[in-house]
This record gives sequence, C-alpha cells and structure tokens, in this order.
Amino acid sequence: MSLAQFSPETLSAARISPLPDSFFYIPNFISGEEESYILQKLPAKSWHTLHHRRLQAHPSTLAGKSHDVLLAAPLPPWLVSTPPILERFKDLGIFIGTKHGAPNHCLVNEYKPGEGIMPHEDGGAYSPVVATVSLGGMIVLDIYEKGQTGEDTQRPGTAPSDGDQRTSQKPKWRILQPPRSLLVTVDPAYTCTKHGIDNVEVDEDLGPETVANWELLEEEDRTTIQQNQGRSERSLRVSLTYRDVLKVNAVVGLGGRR
Ligand SMILES: O=C(O)CCC(=O)C(=O)O
Ligand SMILES: [Fe+2]
Repeated sequence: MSLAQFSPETLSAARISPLPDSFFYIPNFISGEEESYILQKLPAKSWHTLHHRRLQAHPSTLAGKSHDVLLAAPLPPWLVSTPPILERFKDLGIFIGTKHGAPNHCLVNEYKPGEGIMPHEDGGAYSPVVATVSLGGMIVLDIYEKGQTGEDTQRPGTAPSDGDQRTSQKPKWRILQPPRSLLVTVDPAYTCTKHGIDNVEVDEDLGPETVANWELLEEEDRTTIQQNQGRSERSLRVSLTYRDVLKVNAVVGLGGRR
C-alpha cells in the first residue's frame, strides 16, 4: 500500500472536530511492513514491567530530582529515520513550534488485553505536543476534561501511573486508535484534558455516536466494528509516544548536543 503524502493541510483536515482544540487523527501513518519492522526492533531488555503494562523510554528515562531532564542522546534510527517517521512529522508540521522543533524522547507502552493506563496528563516536562503512533491491536483512548477525574496529578516527566485503578468517572469522549494510525495532541487540549485507557478485554459500544474520530476512520475499520455490533477485541497493542523534553543536559563523554 502506498502511503499518503503529508503536508500541514493534511494535519488541519485531520482535526477531531467533536473534541476541544486540538486532537488530530491520521489513519495509515505507517505501512504494515514498517509496523512489523518497528515491533521486531523493540529491544527486549529495555522493558520496565509495570502492574498493568510494559514501558520503555528512548533514549533513556528522564533524570533529575523532578524527573524532567533528558540526558542528550539521539533517538534510535528505528524510531526516527527507518521508517522516516521524523520526516513525516516535519511534513505535517507537528513539532514546528516546540522548543527543539522535533521530538527528542519516545515512551513506548505495551498493553495486553485487559491492561490500560489510568487517566492522567503528560505534564510540564515536555513542550505541549504528543504524537502517538499505534502498532498491533486496536484500542480506545478515553478523554476526560481536567477536574473531571479528580485524581492522579502526575509528576512532570515521569511515566504515567499504572492502570490498576479504574476511575468512577465516564470519559467525556473516546478516540479509536487502530494500528498504524497517528494521534496528535497539542495545546490547549494537552493541558485542559486528561487521557487514559480502560483495562478491559473488549472495547464496546463503538459507533458514530460514541467515537469522536468516527468520521476520520478508514471505511474498513468502521465496517468491521459495525459487523461486530460495536465491539473491538483487544490484542497486544504498542504505542510510540513522541515528545519534546524541554530540559536537555549534555552528558560528558557521550558527545550529546544541547
Ligand atoms: O498508549 C497510549 O496511547 C497512551 C500512553 C500515554 O498516555 C503515555 O505514555 O503518556
Ligand atoms: Fe499520556
């Protein structure tokens, strides 16, 4: 399958209009081949096992007392250049206004069926932009208005809390994230909403009334869900969440750049 050419217009046409400014959704951001390549490149030794998901941080976990400092090092090529993900971000103009004009950090999350992440915000360690590439299974991201959940103030720059606590609040919106898609969250949505993933084995009640990006989904995905009575069974899902960490420290001996 040939991939679409991306431009800033692609991004503005991809805004999820029922949601507060701004979330953007682009299907088929990477190809099936690129998805398999990245999945087999994930270093098996880098996983941190949490209670309800696994996590790896590239190039490394944030350092410092407030866990908000990146020790300068490049992201691995399989996250930025092969496939050319950074070039596509540039074409879309995603990180154009962030501190370094490009992502310098990527948290990789892995969820088995029944796993999730509790509602949280990504915090002030980053420029307020996150670009999430989904691999593997389809999953629903729940969006809450800030203040709606009343819990989990995340320490900036740390990995978000584990998904072992369900919130009693219902999400205000739901975004479906099929494999190979891209979701972009920018300010003010970055700061005025929280997001989480329910720890269920099946996402249910999916349809035009309940999924905020329904109109932006591929026809094939909509048909499959409707044929399954609005149900989508979870399978292993991996997310690549690209961010621009504000504070970067050169590491002596690593040849890092500020
Ligand atoms: O897996 C996802 O799509 C969300 C992960 C997330 O919220 C995070 O890493 O901060
Ligand atoms: Fe997050």
